[in-house]
Amino acid sequence: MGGPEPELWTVDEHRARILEAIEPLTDFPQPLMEALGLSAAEDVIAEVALPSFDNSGMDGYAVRAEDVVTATEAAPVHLPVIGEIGAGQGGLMALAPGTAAKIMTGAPIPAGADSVVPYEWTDRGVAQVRIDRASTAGQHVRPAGQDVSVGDMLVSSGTVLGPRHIGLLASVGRATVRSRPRPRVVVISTGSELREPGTPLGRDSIYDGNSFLLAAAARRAGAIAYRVGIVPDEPRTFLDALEDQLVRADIVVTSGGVSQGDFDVVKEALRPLGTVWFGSVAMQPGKPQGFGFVGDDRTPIFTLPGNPVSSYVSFEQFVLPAIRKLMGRTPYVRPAVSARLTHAISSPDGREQMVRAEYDVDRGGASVTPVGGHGSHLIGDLASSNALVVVPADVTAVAAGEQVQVLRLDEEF
Ligand SMILES: Nc1nc2c(c(=O)[nH]1)N[C@H]1C(S)=C(S)[C@@H](COP(=O)(O)OP(=O)(O)OC[C@H]3O[C@@H](n4cnc5c(N)ncnc54)[C@H](O)[C@@H]3O)O[C@H]1N2
Ligand code: MOO
Repeated sequence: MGGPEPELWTVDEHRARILEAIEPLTDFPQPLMEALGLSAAEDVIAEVALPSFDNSGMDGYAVRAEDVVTATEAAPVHLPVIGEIGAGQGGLMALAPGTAAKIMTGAPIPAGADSVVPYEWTDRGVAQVRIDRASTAGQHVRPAGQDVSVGDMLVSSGTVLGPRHIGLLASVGRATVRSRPRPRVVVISTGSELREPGTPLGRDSIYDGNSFLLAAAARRAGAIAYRVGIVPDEPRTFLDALEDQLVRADIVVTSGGVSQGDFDVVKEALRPLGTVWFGSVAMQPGKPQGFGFVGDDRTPIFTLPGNPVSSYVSFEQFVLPAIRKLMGRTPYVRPAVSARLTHAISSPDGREQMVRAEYDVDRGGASVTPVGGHGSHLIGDLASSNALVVVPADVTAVAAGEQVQVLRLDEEF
């Protein structure tokens, strides 16, 4: 991160250099259930056909269609029953002309048979069966390879594996699939004023909401989140906690201690390392930022501002895309959608503003309504929102009724 740096990075510039510095995690074979939600890192080609053998689609009798072609209720056909084949029972039985075999759904069609007469068209006879309706060749026979042929591409590299992919892979006998693992995200919140929820509060203390907010957001993004307890504003304690955590971190996210205060612990502790950039991004909220690398493995670290809304918006803009790149998921950045702004908003000049808002779609189309004030401590308003309106840095006012760009925070992408 050397070289001359601008005073103020734009959101896009800061994100671009983060993404440039982050490489996808190395893929490895994962048990299928572990691979749910991960990005496949191989093209999976079918090595078996599905179905893998001709089998019955109904409980009934396997017959030769030509033996029952004349069957009607008035003039049924009677055939001797030579045996019974259940699903999973060997398909060695062969059917001689003029005979039938009981067969269950999924059981292999015996050699010599080409049709299945469902029970409902028969008297369900055991030694001999009465067949009341004609059947045609291929009726209720599920042919080998009908669904999947050997050599078919089942899942291509980069596919995000969902339940249906997992089910298909299991169906062709795959126990594992190469995929990129979930990044391990260590979340550390700093501040001597912080207390753990569920414990008593002093008059000058507050509950640590951020580590929960960030860890939950990381988990929602697909990561494994480790929420570390509160670290007070002491650089040595912070560095010790950080060092302890690096062994299980693909990235580290901190909150607090990065602005201009007298106790800005994160800045004070990390600055001497020379591997973490601290500066400003032209964004509101979320102006003070830091990003760099720590430890022998050069683990990426994001030092987010402590105000809860700033922390969350910074996560959305910078950490989420990084998590997605680590996982091999695209697009890295949440796509914006267009919506009609219901109330006018103002915005500071020179900073891209992320306005908390509620997105809605009704018969009039997509609309978005600002929620609460601009204050970056207003976490109640944040929780009432489901979107951020993105106001470009050079725009200072947007009138009601105009179309704006919106990030829908709860949408999968
Ligand atoms: N003189 C200046 N002061 C501030 C500036 C500035 O440019 N000059 N920037 C402001 C902006 S913008 C932000 S954002 C904050 C960022 O400050 P820090 O990252 O150093 O965060 P803290 O000072 O530690 O905390 C800020 C605020 O957030 C509360 N907080 C912190 N951690 C948590 C947590 N885990 N859970 C809930 N709330 C938390 C903390 O109590 C403070 O109220 O700096 C401005 N100041
Ligand atoms: O960046 Mo601060 O987030 O404006 O409150």
